[in-house]
Amino acid sequence: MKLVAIGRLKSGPERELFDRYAGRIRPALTVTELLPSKGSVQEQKRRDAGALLAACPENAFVVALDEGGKTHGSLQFATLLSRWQETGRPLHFLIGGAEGLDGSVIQRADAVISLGAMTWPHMLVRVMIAEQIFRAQAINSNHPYHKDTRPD
Ligand SMILES: C[S@@+](CC[C@H](N)C(=O)[O-])C[C@H]1O[C@@H](n2cnc3c(N)ncnc32)[C@H](O)[C@@H]1O
Repeated sequence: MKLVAIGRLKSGPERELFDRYAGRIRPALTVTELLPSKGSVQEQKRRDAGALLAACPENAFVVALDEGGKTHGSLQFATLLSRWQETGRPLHFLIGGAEGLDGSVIQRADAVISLGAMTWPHMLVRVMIAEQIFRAQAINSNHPYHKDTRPD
């Protein structure tokens, strides 16, 4: 499983949190960091998109993270994650840069997911998706990390 993101996650609290969750994910969540591109907003988006898509093999199952994507509860995400893994295709989660994801990435993506309608900085998005992947795996293996105690 791979996370492909524009920008670097420097050492600090976000990095520590990301490493904590990513280290619990099986198979390992590897990270490819891409340099943010320069130019006008449209150029940056287009160049970032080229770099993000070039980092994904043709057979990758691409999951784009975007505010405009679908929101899922953690149980639903757990079901989706196991379905995506069952495809046997290498799973790639893509996170955009400062200007967001270009339409070409959204079009290529096999799924577009949102972590809510608010815009989060890329370093928090990395932490949140790593935690949700770990939580999804805990749900799928009946590990007590996830406690579903809300009333029906
Ligand atoms: C700082 S945000 C970019 C914001 C940009 N202005 C836009 O309109 O998309 C950087 C990246 O974090 C991810 N991101 C931020 N908020 C998100 C959310 N609520 N759900 C899913 N991904 C999000 C997206 O991949 C986005 O491209």
